Amino acid sequence: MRKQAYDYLETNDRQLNEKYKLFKKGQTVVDLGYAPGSWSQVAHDRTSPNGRVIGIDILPVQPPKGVSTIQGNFLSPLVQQQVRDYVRNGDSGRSYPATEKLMTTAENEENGTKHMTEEDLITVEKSILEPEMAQEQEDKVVDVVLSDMSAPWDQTTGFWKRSLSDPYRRMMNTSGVNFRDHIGSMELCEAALDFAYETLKPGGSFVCKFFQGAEDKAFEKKLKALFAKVHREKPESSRSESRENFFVALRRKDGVSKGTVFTAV
Ligand SMILES: C[S@@+](CC[C@H](N)C(=O)[O-])C[C@H]1O[C@@H](n2cnc3c(N)ncnc32)[C@H](O)[C@@H]1O
Repeated sequence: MRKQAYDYLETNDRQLNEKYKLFKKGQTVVDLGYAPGSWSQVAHDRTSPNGRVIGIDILPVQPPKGVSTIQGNFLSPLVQQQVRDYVRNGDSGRSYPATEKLMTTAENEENGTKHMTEEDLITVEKSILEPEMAQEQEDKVVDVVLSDMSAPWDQTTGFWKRSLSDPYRRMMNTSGVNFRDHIGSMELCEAALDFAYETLKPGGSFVCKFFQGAEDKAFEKKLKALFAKVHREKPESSRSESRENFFVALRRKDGVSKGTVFTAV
């Protein structure tokens, strides 16, 4: 049973990768809900050498060799910020270029010594917007965001083991209530897309698992606003009666505002 489940996970990722050629050497990949680590393992193999794979999971699990991990609930904004800081490769605070020119012009204006010309206003606007835009560009360091997150089983047995290497049986939880599974999976997809919006390079890819239902069309529209190509996939290895599906979104567009993506209808 356990071996079958591992095969299932591994083949999902291999099939998607073979079809869409998701990974290239040297890329940075973020794997949301990485445990026990089959996708991360494939991503690591395909992006080596010089690639970076960062896995996030709510469970404490020993990651595959060469994969960096952060343990936490990805629905928490604090955890999301921690992951963003980590992928940007330095968790020191943001540094904005000095805006001395702006201060001087504005102060002068206040003292009545100088009226702002249109040119001054453009300079002021640039001094505010350019650092923000530059920072946004700097944050976009990720080539592929994967999300296979689905709620883990509550642990009811096995506490005595204190084992990081045997977490598997908690990982394929569905409640059996389709609507509940669907809504839970869409919430995780939204969090993953928000993260992808902030961190994916133009041209980057996004893969996320979801359980089919009423809300998935609205989510697909958001993906279409941000990516040039969006596919729905049910890998052959996924059981046919299961409502589990994947979105594969390719080629992140440049210059699309967050409002455009998240209000797309
Ligand atoms: C189906 S498993 C992932 C399997 C993995 N892709 C692999 O190839 O080995 C789903 C994982 O999502 C994780 N998960 C679910 N909700 C999460 C959340 N809110 N934050 C972080 N991880 C979460 C679970 O703990 C579980 O390990």
